[in-house]
Amino acid sequence: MDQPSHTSQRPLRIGTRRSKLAVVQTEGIRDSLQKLAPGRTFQIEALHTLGDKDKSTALYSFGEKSLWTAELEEKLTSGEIDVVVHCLKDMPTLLPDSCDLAAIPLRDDPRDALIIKASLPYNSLQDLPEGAVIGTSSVRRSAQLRRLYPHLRFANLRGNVETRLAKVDSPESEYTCMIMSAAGLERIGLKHRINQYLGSKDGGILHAVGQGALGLEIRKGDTETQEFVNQLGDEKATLACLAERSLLRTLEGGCSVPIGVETEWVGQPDDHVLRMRAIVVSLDGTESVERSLDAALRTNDEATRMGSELAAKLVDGGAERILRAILADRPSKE
Ligand SMILES: NCc1[nH]cc(CCC(=O)O)c1CC(=O)O
Repeated sequence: MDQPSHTSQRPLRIGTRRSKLAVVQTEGIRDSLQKLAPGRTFQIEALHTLGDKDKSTALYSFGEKSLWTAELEEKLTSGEIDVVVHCLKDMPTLLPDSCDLAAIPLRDDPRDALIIKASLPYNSLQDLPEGAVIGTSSVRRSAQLRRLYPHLRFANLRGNVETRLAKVDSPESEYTCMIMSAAGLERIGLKHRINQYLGSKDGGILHAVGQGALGLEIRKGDTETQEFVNQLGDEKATLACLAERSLLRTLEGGCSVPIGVETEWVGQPDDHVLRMRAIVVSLDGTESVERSLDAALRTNDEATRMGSELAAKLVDGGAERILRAILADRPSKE
């Protein structure tokens, strides 16, 4: 039987987490979709996920990051919602069988950024004195920083962006500064608080896989939604992010292991050459392996291949031993 003609105009239900950042991002995607389909109705459902609720456990002891995504994926699978808007870096590299990554839109600044306590006079990582305390719960950030700045100290800092900033600024807190993604800070109107943008060219640390990008996830087989949201996909962001995700998948690391990455399109635009560098660091920063690779990319398969090739180079350089030592040290998931 033919689908009734009004199906394409059914309201599109968009799910996301309930944090300010998630809601702002989702409203942006909703507005872009609305421009593509002016007559259609969109509903946003913002969910309080398990990952938002537990603020006491260090991030790395959660194991995989599916705690941010699992409940939304259940609602997607059961048909309660049609699209989930995720921060791509919070999406595990393997999705449930019932779900697909339908589009990666234009990526915002993927770099990490440093914010210093409002009352202090410093402006960069290089300015920070011996013993200064960096607030971060990310082992990727702390391991890379320990390697480059062994005189700094680290303390866990959890909660949504506004909570973290308030903790850092509080005169009673031990934090000298914090590190968060530039994209996240800019999206919620905190760009003016960024003291330094970090990356291979300044500060020396590499960002998380998928950082600064969004991922639009749909129910597998929902071709109508697939085709609709795919119009927001950006080719360069998609190829770079798929290469990064393939690297992470091949190294079998979730977001909670110290793997940093940076991708950049080099040469003439027509060359389509992606340069990807990546680093794996031991938690204490004393051991690391860093490699890079250039590859001409036009297809998703080529991007995936590039990620696994760079992973293989890292493994050849000793990355696997570093990662195994970290995994062996973790509390079991039981
Ligand atoms: N780990 C949490 C998380 N997931 C996505 C973002 C920000 C948005 C992004 O970088 O994609 C953040 C906060 C941060 O790391 O600063």
